[in-house]
Amino acid sequence: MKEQQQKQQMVELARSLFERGYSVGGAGNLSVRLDAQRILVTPTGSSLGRLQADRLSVLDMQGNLLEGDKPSKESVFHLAMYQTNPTCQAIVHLHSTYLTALSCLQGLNPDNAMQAFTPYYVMRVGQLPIIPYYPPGDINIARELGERANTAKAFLLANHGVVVTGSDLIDAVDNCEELEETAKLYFILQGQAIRYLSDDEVNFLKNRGK
Ligand SMILES: O=C(CO)COP(=O)(O)O
Ligand SMILES: [Zn+2]
Repeated sequence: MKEQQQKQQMVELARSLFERGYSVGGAGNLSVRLDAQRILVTPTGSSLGRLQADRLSVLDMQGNLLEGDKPSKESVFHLAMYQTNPTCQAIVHLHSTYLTALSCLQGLNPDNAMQAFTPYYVMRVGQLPIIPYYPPGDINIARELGERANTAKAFLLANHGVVVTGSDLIDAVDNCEELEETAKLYFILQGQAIRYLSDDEVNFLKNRGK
């Protein structure tokens, strides 16, 4: 995809997420690989509903700003994930309501905050490990995500939100939407007997894919 088209796609996908209530204010950030040497990332403090293509930040893999506005304070974790996982082509970080609520619960399994009870959760994401709480922009978030970026497609940031990866920006956004909907179902089902998918059912879906 040409760089200008990729910028326009980021603006449109971010606006769609904002307009449907997946983000508010300046929360959240998106990034996508432009090529082997550069990434495109949303500027710090920007509303996902009001991005401007010509102000999006372009960074080299060392985090140097090549063009656009000052990048997201989380660009360090985006870069750490790209450096660890070559298959990760795009990253969406949101404070979406139900995943953020989930990130605030005590007693979750740190290896997987949500056991699978729907096929699309398995097909798109599969598991949701938890990164311990650090303040937004803290280098430890980048350290933890950089170390684990090969082990899962999405991560819950304790008391903060979610980080979801994809094979391109549309895939990362679709994965994030599916995950938020799964978290919503999780809360709707609280107090009721959930029929979780069996290991065989999960493995069948993992082997078959989307
Ligand atoms: O969600 C955020 C930090 O975790 C938003 O920060 P930025 O505006 O710097 O991207
Ligand atoms: Zn955040």
